[in-house]
Amino acid sequence: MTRFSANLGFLWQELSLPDAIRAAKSAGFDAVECHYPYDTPAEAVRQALEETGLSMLGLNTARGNIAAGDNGLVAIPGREDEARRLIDQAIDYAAAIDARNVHVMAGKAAGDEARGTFIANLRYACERAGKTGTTILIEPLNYRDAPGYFLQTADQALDIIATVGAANLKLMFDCYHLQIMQGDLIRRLRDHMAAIGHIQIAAVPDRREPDHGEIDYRHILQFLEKLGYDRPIGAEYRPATTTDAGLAWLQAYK
Ligand SMILES: O=C(O)C(=O)CO
Repeated sequence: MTRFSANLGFLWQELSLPDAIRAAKSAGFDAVECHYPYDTPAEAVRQALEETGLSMLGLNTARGNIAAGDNGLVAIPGREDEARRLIDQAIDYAAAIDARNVHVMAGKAAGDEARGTFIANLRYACERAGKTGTTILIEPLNYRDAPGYFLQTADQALDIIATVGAANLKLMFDCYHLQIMQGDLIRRLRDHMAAIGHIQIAAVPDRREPDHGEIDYRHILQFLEKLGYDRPIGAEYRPATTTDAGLAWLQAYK
């Protein structure tokens, strides 16, 4: 049976992170993941995880100066010191709450110099993450939600993963972003399985509950089950109304 992880970057945003973890447990999720937990003391998150028995699967590196339009710093030439501070912060926070993955946000950049910066910073991240048994994830984002973002396709991510050559660097396969950018999801999931660290879902094109739109997730999740993929699938969608009112899709998998 497919298990699901509630992405608390989008679900139960009106609650504090610890209360969102409790809400995810009550709703029947098997795990949680988040985006930017840094305003919440790690101890409060750890307590909620212990109380509910849920694992936090991952978190993102902070984006930098959001008011100035930053969407991550790790591929931006000239900002290596800041990028590495954000990487350290994310790995330390992940270690404090036993989160196994850190998604490193590349930022808005393009070209060979950005690629070189991304690769050097990822080598730094992988080495540091290796000390705490953490996996680093990189995620292609679609050009509409993340204009100018450095990483836009699975092929580009796979090339970077191969070039960095670290065992703890994996692909975050977000079906929503990759359907918009490339499609061909079933074949890509099969072919890229060895490089995949985590899978996320949302309806396309509206990024709402994963029970409508152009992707048939019943089919995709059955296919993943047949492949033997048994880790929780990240539900990273924006609820159409409230999170609780939109959970019929989850009950349908129970
Ligand atoms: O949009 C996403 O999928 C992200 O993880 C960035 O917040």
